Amino acid sequence: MATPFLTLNHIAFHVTNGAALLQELVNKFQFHLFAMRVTETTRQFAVKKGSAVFLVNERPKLGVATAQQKARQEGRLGLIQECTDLSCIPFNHALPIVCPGLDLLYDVCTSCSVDTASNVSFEVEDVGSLYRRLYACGCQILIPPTEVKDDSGCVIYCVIKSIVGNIYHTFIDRSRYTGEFLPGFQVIDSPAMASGLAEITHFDHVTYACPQGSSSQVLKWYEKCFGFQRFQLHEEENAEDGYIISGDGVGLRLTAMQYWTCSKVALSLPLPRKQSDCRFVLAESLPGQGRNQVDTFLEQHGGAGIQHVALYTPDIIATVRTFCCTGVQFVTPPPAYYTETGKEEEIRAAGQDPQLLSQLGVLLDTDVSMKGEGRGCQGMVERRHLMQIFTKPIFSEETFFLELIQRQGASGFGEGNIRALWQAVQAFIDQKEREQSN
Ligand SMILES: O=C(O)C(=O)Cc1ccc(O)cc1
Ligand SMILES: [Fe+2]
Repeated sequence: MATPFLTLNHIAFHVTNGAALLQELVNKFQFHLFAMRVTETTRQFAVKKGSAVFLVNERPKLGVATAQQKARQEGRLGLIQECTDLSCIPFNHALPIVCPGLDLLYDVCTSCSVDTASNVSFEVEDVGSLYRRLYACGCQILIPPTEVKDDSGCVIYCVIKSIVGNIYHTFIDRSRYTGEFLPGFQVIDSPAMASGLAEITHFDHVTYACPQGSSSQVLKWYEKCFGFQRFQLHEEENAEDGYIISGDGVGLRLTAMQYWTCSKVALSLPLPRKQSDCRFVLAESLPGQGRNQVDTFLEQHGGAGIQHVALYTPDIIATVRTFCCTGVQFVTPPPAYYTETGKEEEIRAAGQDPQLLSQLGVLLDTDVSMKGEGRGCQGMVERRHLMQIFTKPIFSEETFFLELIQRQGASGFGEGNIRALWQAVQAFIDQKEREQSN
């Protein structure tokens, strides 16, 4: 079966207080509220910055949800229709529909009780054929192809459950839709806020926190269902084990995968990164390495899920400076990171100021490789850089956080940064746990 082309559309949150998260994204991270949908039972807010779109879904209030179901039964919610023109789709099998939206559009209500980022939504060319592929793969389909219309046209979407914790995927064909976002949403005409000095262009990667030993199964599932491919994060990574970073309090196994976009067909590989090419990173802890943030996530989140989303910025220094003023809180890297032998020179060689990076807590890694003729002595040394910083957790649990990342040639991750990021998050969690036990 042909591999489907995917384009990231948005990443959705499910939270109890949608207005609070909306405020955080708009006021602190300077996202722009551009579309919303408010009904008796639920509120959905769409915010964007560059091509990065978050959808904030507020959990429907239960009392009202019953009224909603009644309205649906009485046919007063005529907006949503199951498709009838996709005649070849087997609609008649028993579908395990988990409360079909309770009026949430493009998503399902999950049983997850903590605030969570749980849906990565893609645009596809043909929902019907993808649905048939997923059905054949034995995927759990939560909403079969469904049509939604408004004055600007119509879309068809379906929602499936992944095999990772509470992660769902919505697939949308919006080729017959001319509106800003999706049917059913009211577009908000407020002038786009000047992004100022905090420019975000796209989602760089999404990292899943996975149980120990599950990554290879997850990778296989994404390969089988959507034609994802393994992506090597580091040259030392081995095909079976993934990229392992251990010692000094770190115990992490990373495996990365990427999906197939139209740009991969039009251009020859290896590719220049397109803004929509977001990668997926599977993170699991290693046994016997002590307390760690991946397992803390699994405990506090109630299972596997999206641990962080990395926002790409073309100028991380300016963005962090701006975000510090708007009140974004970042974790602090171990001070020794900046005083390690050679770090200062490395930072200078990348054209950055070591003192500034240390003040802001931005990490810089360098990937050195040989370029040119057969990697022989005529080859030139090529240095590619990567700068990163993690925020503190966004919700009240030690679960989801955001990352800012700027790449200068480097496409994977560097070990030095991962260690420092891990230690920074761990120091924050350990401190918080000490405070709570006092
Ligand atoms: O370095 C990155 O951006 C990663 O995404 C790798 C990673 C994954 C999980 C962690 O708890 C810490 C680092
Ligand atoms: Fe990351």
